[in-house]
Amino acid sequence: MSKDATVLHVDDVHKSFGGLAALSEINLEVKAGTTHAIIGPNGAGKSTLLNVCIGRIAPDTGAVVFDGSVITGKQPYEINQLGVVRVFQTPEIFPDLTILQNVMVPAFAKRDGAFRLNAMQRLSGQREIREEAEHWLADVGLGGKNDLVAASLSRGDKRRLELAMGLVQHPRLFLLDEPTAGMSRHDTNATIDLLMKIKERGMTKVIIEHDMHVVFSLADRITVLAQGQIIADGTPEEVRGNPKVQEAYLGGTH
Ligand SMILES: Nc1ncnc2c1ncn2[C@@H]1O[C@H](COP(=O)(O)OP(=O)(O)OP(=O)(O)O)[C@@H](O)[C@H]1O
Repeated sequence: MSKDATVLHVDDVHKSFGGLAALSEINLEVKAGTTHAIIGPNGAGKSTLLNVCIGRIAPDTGAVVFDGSVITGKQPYEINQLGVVRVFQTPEIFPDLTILQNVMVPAFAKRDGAFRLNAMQRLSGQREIREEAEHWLADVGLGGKNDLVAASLSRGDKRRLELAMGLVQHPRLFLLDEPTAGMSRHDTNATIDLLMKIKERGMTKVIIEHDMHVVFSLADRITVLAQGQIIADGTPEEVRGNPKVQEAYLGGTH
């Protein structure tokens, strides 16, 4: 895929909840290999937009195009199988499984085309999957902790685990919903380093994030939402200097 190729195209999406326009006239292009941040104050529509992109919420009008194909109307698992992987704000892990098993489950799902409830019974014979899971755990900095039960991990390590669970699926588009929410500054900086490493590999990412340090450290492009509308879209420098953005969102933080 060429560098200028559009991986994700949100085409004139509208979504209302009752009388509230959560998203209006949303047009967005995410280019291959870039990290695209979506920012905006509480209630701006960021999560709704992400949910529209992964098929959890159907837009009232408009379309989402992934890699040239319309994905609006597809089920979340179908969109996931196309390579759109989302990491949630609250880690969605299997607390009673070991961290190695947590990463093996999505690896099986990716390989077999579906989530299998009996996957765990077949773990012992699946050396390839195990090795791949170990690779990604080491990649996110959890090497050597394979047999720990996921519930026992710190909050920061749970987020790392979820990143490994996403990476093992080889995302063609990685969507990260507040990857540093609730983290200490130390864990936030470690996560920035990890996301920077992923970025250097050329993976296309969309990040929703409140922490401006994270946004300005990682984003190639920033879209700013306020009250369901895009009020700015551009490079970090363009967005930082945009008076509308300063008024609506950044306020005195920069
Ligand atoms: N299922 C729903 N039913 C009714 N209203 C909803 C629903 N989901 C979101 N909304 C409303 O839509 C608007 C946008 O919400 P959304 O969660 O997308 O914003 P956000 O930018 O992600 O906010 P935050 O940063 O607080 O997570 C808000 O006013 C919210 O109350």
